[in-house]
Amino acid sequence: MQKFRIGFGYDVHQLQPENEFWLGGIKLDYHLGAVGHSDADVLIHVICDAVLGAANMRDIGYHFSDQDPKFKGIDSKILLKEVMDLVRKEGYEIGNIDTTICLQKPKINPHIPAMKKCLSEVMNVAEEDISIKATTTERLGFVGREEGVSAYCAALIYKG
Ligand SMILES: Nc1ccn([C@@H]2O[C@H](COP(=O)(O)O)[C@@H](O)[C@H]2O)c(=O)n1
Ligand SMILES: C[C@@]1(CO)OP(=O)(O)OP(=O)(O)OC[C@H]1O
Repeated sequence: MQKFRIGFGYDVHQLQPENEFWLGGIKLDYHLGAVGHSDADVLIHVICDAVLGAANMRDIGYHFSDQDPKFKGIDSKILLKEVMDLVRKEGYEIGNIDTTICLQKPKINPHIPAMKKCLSEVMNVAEEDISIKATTTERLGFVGREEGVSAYCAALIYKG
């Protein structure tokens, strides 16, 4: 019998001017960008956490410490690729992932096809198994004030 496991990820990054805004593996053209030790791609970070959590393999900061200069400014796609290698070594494959980005501006919908294509290539998972959604927080809270971006991810993994 196939064994299914679920995982969940949540992450926040601050938004500041003069930072690049990487999201879902692509660079957005916006006057604010995300702050982090890595490239601060919050969507990729929650996917890493959900997939690792589903496999009960700790979290992104456990595997790639934000105290380690090796990861300073790192492209989060490299971390996601490594996470996929780690869980595949344990015999897991992705069923599907479902994500939500919480961002007041800019609109994400036009960028979702490019993000899905990119993540599909990095993860080696079919685009139809990668869902990306976005919501504002109706100008409420840190997201609403454009002080930060957050994201959530649910992941289903299985052993064949
Ligand atoms: N950064 C965002 C936020 C939202 N969207 C899309 O707009 C829809 C309406 O947003 P609400 O916060 O008012 O619910 C939402 O369902 C998304 O389709 C977006 O593209 N980018
Ligand atoms: C990705 C890492 C490592 O560079 O750093 P950040 O970009 O700061 O991201 P965060 O989600 O706060 O923590 C995870 C860290 O491992």
